[in-house]
Amino acid sequence: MFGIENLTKTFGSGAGRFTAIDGLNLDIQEGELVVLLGQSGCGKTTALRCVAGLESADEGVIRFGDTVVFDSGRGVDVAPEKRELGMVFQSYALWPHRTVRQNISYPLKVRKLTKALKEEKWVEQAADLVDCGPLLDRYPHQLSGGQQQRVALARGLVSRPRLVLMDEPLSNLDALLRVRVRNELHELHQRLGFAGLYVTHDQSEAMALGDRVAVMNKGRIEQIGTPQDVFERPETSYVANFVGITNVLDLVREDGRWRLKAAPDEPVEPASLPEELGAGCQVRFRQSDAVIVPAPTSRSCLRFQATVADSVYVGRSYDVSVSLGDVRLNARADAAVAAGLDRGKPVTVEVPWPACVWFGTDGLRVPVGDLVPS
Ligand SMILES: Nc1ncnc2c1ncn2[C@@H]1O[C@H](COP(=O)(O)OP(=O)(O)OP(=O)(O)O)[C@@H](O)[C@H]1O
Repeated sequence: MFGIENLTKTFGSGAGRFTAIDGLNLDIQEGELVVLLGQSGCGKTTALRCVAGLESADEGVIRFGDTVVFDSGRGVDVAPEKRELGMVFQSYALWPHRTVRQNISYPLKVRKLTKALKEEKWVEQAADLVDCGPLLDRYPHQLSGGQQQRVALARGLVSRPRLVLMDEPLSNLDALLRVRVRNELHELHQRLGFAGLYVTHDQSEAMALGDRVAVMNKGRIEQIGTPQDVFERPETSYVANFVGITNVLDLVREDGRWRLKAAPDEPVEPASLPEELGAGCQVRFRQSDAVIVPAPTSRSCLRFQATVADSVYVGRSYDVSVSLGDVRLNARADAAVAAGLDRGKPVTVEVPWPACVWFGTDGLRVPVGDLVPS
């Protein structure tokens, strides 16, 4: 229904020329919410601004169904207010001297949807959707942060746009409110089924809200898929890091045996890893999967020795930071095990084999997960 083809956007010129969007392709189906996830500067906002028409791309095509709103080749660049989009920003961007009703009704006025405004009561309906019906005559400064964000959401939805663009809309809310408004937004999307493009650098927000999540790196989409796909089967080391698989160990194969780069003299088990991993590889795993054990168990796992650097009680268990050569890893320990975990103490860490994600030296995932070593 909505499509971006080969979108490229550069800023500056000459030696200072910078490619913010680099051949981006993306489609969004009717009723689908796609999240652009990526670190600061990877081009998320620029992509959104190009879709909105607030920025003109150098190359590419943007279309809604059969309507082309941008085509660099044919010189098409439809003005933002004619693209039939809803927009919700991080800053809310509510006008302080206008009431909630005036703020929400603005997109209807711009698009001259007089009937929707007067007879069909779209403003009241949008306000009711986000539980702001009783607030219509208030001014923004008379609202809480969460209420202001709901008003901004109502304004984004009021004109029943073809696509709703949301740029970090929850990031000005405190942690508790953020989760609440996020859940409300999810419910609203389930109920209304609007198509949306949502930008965030927050992994949990992306997982909770996206029908599909597109992880961006250097102006390109590095992986796109359902939250489960991206979370459980990250295709690159960058994506893995972004979805919280932040523990990293580099390994090299020498004389048929695997050694840890950070501590070549420390034993690592299994010493024989699948051939698919070549001469060198990287293994990643989540903190929640790296367990400090009092003695080696018999389960199928990656096992190595490390030294305790710090240990923090987090309720029921401990988060333990361990070092291995100059590498720091985050592990966990049950309260009973953690009792004697003083700084400098050697410990055994086990990571269940299925929780290990393997990458080649090129940063691409090597699918060895099912090949349990003997
Ligand atoms: N008007 C501009 N002129 C020059 N460079 C720009 C301009 N706008 C963005 N950039 C650069 O383009 C890159 C992408 O910026 P963009 O705002 O899209 O990133 P982002 O992923 O949304 O980051 P953040 O999460 O920090 O908002 C950045 O390196 C940024 O400095």
